Amino acid sequence: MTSNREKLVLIGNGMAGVGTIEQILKLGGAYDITVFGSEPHPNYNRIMLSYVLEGSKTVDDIILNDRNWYKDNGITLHTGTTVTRIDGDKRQVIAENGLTAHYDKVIIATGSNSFILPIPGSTKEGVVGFRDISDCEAMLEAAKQYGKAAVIGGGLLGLEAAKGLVNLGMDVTVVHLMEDLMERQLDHTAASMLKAELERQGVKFAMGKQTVELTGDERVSGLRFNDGTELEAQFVVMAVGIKPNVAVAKDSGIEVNRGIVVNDYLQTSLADVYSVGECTEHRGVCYGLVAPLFEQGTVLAKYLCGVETKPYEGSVVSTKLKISGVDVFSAGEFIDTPEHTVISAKDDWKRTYKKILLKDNLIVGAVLFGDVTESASLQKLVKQGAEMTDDIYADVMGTGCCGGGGAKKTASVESMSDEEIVCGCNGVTKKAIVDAITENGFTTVDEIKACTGATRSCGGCKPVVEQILQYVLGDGFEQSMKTGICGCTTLSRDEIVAEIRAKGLTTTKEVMNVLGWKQEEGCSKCRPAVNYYLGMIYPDTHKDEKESRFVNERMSANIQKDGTFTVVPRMYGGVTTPEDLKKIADVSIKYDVKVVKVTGGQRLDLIGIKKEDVPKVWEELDMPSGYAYAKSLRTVKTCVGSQFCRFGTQDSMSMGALLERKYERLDFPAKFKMAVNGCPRNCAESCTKDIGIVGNDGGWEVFIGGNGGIKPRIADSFCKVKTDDELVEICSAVMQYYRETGNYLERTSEWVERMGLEHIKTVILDNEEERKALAQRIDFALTQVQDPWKKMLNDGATRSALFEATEIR
Ligand SMILES: Cc1cc2nc3c(=O)[nH]c(=O)nc-3n(C[C@H](O)[C@H](O)[C@H](O)COP(=O)(O)OP(=O)(O)OC[C@H]3O[C@@H](n4cnc5c(N)ncnc54)[C@H](O)[C@@H]3O)c2cc1C
Ligand SMILES: NC(=O)c1ccc[n+]([C@@H]2O[C@H](COP(=O)([O-])OP(=O)(O)OC[C@H]3O[C@@H](n4cnc5c(N)ncnc54)[C@H](O)[C@@H]3O)[C@@H](O)[C@H]2O)c1
Ligand code: SF4
Ligand code: FES
Repeated sequence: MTSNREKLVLIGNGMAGVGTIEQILKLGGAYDITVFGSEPHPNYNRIMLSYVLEGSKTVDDIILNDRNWYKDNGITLHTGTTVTRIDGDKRQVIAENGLTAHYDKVIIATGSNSFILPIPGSTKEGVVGFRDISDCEAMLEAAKQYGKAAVIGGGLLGLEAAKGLVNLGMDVTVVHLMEDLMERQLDHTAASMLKAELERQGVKFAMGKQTVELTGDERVSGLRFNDGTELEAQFVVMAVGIKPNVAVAKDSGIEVNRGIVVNDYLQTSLADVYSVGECTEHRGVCYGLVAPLFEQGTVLAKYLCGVETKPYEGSVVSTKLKISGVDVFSAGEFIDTPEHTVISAKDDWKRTYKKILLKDNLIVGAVLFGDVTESASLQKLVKQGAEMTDDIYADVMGTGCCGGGGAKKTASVESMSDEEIVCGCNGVTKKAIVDAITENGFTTVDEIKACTGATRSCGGCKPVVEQILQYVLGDGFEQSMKTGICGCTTLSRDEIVAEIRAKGLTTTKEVMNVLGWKQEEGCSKCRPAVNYYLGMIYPDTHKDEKESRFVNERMSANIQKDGTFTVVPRMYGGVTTPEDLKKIADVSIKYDVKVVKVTGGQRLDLIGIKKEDVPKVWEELDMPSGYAYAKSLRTVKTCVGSQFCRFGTQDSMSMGALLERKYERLDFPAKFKMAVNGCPRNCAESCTKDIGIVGNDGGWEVFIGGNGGIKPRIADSFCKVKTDDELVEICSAVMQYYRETGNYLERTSEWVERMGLEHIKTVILDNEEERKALAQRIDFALTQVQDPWKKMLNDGATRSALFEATEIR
């Protein structure tokens, strides 16, 4: 049956094109729609490829519109089909494989291709761009086989690719042409801070280098630069920019410059043919970020649906680098000239930088590093070209009086127009968010994300979404911000803990029943959390619910990607004996341990043990479990200290061993690491530990809240003590206070930030009675712990269920 609706053909199944189609559907546009896409996948979120590479998302996670979506909306989809030409006379779109489609209207949204430097060797095996799922898969594969990678280009893409490859364990060097990274978004100060931070995270840099050749036989083996120097690399990512994909337009006789030339209604030079996205050139500009593409799509969708619309007049762009622990933001102009008035603040200790540029007192640009809390406000102010006032200054430079900020921010949200796009990555307007809140009674950003898509990509819009939530909910906002440890309950962690205590609840099942969980059985998020809270509240009577724990904790060993396990025996303070070493060697040989690895916490990790051998290895080692799998005290790292080191003023090895013996086996909200140093030279790196201890002439200094992981944080100095007993008491009080107030899975680095260092000091240092009470409570909890390996060896049923069954779930 043929329909008499107009036929709309989309060429390019990417974010810009499909985003426009989504808007046309929302506006009720009566079209028969056909989509052609070169890639074999339905529309996915290209932005999130950085997270796929980094390992925090899978390809399935980033699909935006699955095949059912096309079916449900009556859209004919041809994936893996490249269009070659539009025949304007016959009004046909023609694909490479001979498929044709009649059209009344066509949208070209063919995006860009990676720019590959035209240098000798650039077609060798092992050289890729970073643009699509197949590039990402090539990178993941390469990381398994090769050690050294080079990323050419220190722009947004190159830096995200480099960090992803570092996370995959590669030795990565970013080769950059200029002296400053991200020179299209950052000034020299911010670029230098960014480079230092990325170096701390393991990325290497070769700056001011022009690559003239990629060397090697079939496969690349290195880079040669114009100064004659070379760099070894078995894998090369080119991230030196993009080239608008104009092939279809060009071969159809459409006017093309750098991109496909369009007017303010996105019309090309060929009648009824429109263009949106990265392939488009509007008023001489081709964009490379999604926010402008959605703005173009909004205008085009309205135009095609006959809805009144303003013309598209261009976009003001802002950027956010998606690397955890590196907060960078840039909007509008960023290099100061004599025409600008510059407002800037740099804090070398906190490693933050803020610069705002004014022209004739109008805000024309901003750069932030380290602290990007003002990014949403600044983005809006730059976009509006707002006039700088005392109020705005106080707001964005943080000099206003306490308490005013929140009100001002909701006021600024109030003044936004309904159609203003809040989430540039996903094209979500203020109205869509307000409607989602009012129509569905949403109270959290997560609910808004699931419904509208806002915040699901770079996360840069989260502060504004929160402000809208605050503006719509008014007084209800404070309440809603506290709620929900997961989707199964609206109760916060504090409320759950209070209810458990008040009502004397004793099992996770009871907690979920009595407190009205939406899902009877809970979920993988709340079950382990509630099990932990119960154990913390009733250390002597709570029966640990193994089934609520993560697999590694249930097995008391870490499962590896090939299905084998690792075993890490306890070595108090990182000190061992020749006898224990011999035992470890004998057991490793007997059970064919593939690798013995010295860990960052100074332990020996026996890797590659078969599941059925794990209990036998424990039995024959006859050493305590090192808890390398647990949310518990992992290790106390020590330096050699005063026993042997000529600088040592304190006996760090003995103190480390004492602390490890005392606190081992106890459950914490998250893993817990300590270090003890004999003097301020700090060889055992106290600054990145949950509790770091540094010896000095008069005693010890205690640091808390350090973390060296994915979100590095330098520990805060907490206090100085004179005696070993005082030190132990402080450690006990800090640990117990964290156990009692920490959210499950919250590391101390986040806990300290949330609770406030001064608050923790007040509770523990200023209040001797409370300090002693906390220390007593942890001592009591410690009397209840048992070694899990020994316990399992004596429990035949659990042992055979866990280690003889074939499946681990
Ligand atoms: C790793 C990575 C991270 C990024 N991160 C961000 C970010 O954080 N923030 C941000 O704003 N932007 C980011 N971007 C840029 C953003 O993804 C792009 O701006 C956006 O995806 C462009 O959308 P588009 O639809 O114009 O083009 P594309 O997404 O490239 O879509 C075009 C589609 O058309 C197909 N096609 C091309 N020619 C034809 C043809 N002849 N026939 C049929 N199909 C064809 C292509 O195969 C492609 O699937 C990132 C890009 C990458 C690669
Ligand atoms: N977080 C984000 O917003 C994000 C992330 C990834 C990609 N993107 C977008 O994807 C697109 C591609 O990103 P990109 O970083 O490749 O583009 P880009 O143009 O922003 O950066 C390319 C960088 O490569 C450098 N360069 C150029 N030639 C070089 C050479 N011969 N040797 C060494 N360095 C050289 C340039 O100086 C520039 O800094 C851009 O549009 C970008 O905005 C955005
Ligand atoms: S921290 Fe001080 S005492 Fe410990 S090993 Fe280093 S120099 Fe020696
Ligand atoms: S702006 Fe990137 S997720 Fe919203």
